[in-house]
Amino acid sequence: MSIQIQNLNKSFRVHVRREGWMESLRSLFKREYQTVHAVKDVSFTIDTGEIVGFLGPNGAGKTTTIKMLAGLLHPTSGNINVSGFKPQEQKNEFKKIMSLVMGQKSQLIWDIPPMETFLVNKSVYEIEEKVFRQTLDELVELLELEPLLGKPVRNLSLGQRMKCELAASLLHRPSILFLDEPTIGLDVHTQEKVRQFIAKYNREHKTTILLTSHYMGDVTALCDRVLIINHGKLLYDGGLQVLTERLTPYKLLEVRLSSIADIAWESFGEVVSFEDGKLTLRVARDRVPMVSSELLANFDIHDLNIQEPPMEEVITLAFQEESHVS
Ligand SMILES: Nc1ncnc2c1ncn2[C@@H]1O[C@H](COP(=O)(O)OP(=O)(O)OP(=O)(O)O)[C@@H](O)[C@H]1O
Repeated sequence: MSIQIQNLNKSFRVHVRREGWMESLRSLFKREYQTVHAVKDVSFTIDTGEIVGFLGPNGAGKTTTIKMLAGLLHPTSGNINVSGFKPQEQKNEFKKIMSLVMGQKSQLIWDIPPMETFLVNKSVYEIEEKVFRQTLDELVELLELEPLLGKPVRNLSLGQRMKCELAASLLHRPSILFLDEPTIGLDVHTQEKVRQFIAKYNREHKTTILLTSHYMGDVTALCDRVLIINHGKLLYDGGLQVLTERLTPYKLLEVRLSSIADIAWESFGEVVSFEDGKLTLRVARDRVPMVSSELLANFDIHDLNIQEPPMEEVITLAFQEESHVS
């Protein structure tokens, strides 16, 4: 087992700010505080080499949990074990086996080329010359970094910066990787490239990865297992497929018709849309095989596609449940 969290809690004491000058004046003399319970009694384990998606709406507690796992925040209570280390002790050996990539924060130095940051990391992490060259060559090839290495970071696009960011975080070959929104703001093509890279890197190096993302595409492409958190509480820990099946008892049937006929499609399922010869039906999961074969047998069908409902819908339903589903 690579990561183990038991009954983890994190609270922040925050200053309450009130509107109006009278209230501001009063707060100068008597400060009011409130406690924000960002993470509440969270427990989970992650095995070596697993990629787990960590999902939840804004302010759910994902980044706070990841920061505790990376040793940047001390838990209020509970236990964390990452590869045998207590992250909050911030031991050098611990820093050498893990990496944290935050899509919203950069470790690259703005005015100098990424290669300079890579060299800084080489000395910070005490990476041997031979290992450094080997790893760098591998990352440069996988992420297509060659043309970027000598350009000042400020001249790179967001996607190019994120690729360099990933390389900088992986030079010391961490066995544990925390990825907090690694594809945020990237265009669809670059998102796809970064996803492919993460999948390949995980396959080849058996790196344990905990990933947060607002893009369902990242999660469906990379994670078989997801954790869902809301208001600091873990609501779900299990398979992505199981979650989809349990919470959305229907599938979407996309049918492309060769000729448009005036048929009462409602008898097959709920009509979601019907545009330019493409019919989308919402059909109960257990009726999908029967409805599909009836449609194929009775109509002139060009193409038939069976789709899972969008993950956003599944997650929204999970949040409404507010309880452990697994
Ligand atoms: N340093 C802090 N001081 C006070 N409150 C904080 C601090 N950091 C986080 N919080 C609060 O803790 C809660 C959880 O925040 P967190 O950043 O972990 O959420 P998140 O799930 O990562 O959200 P997002 O998807 O928006 O990044 C929020 O209510 C947030 O305002």
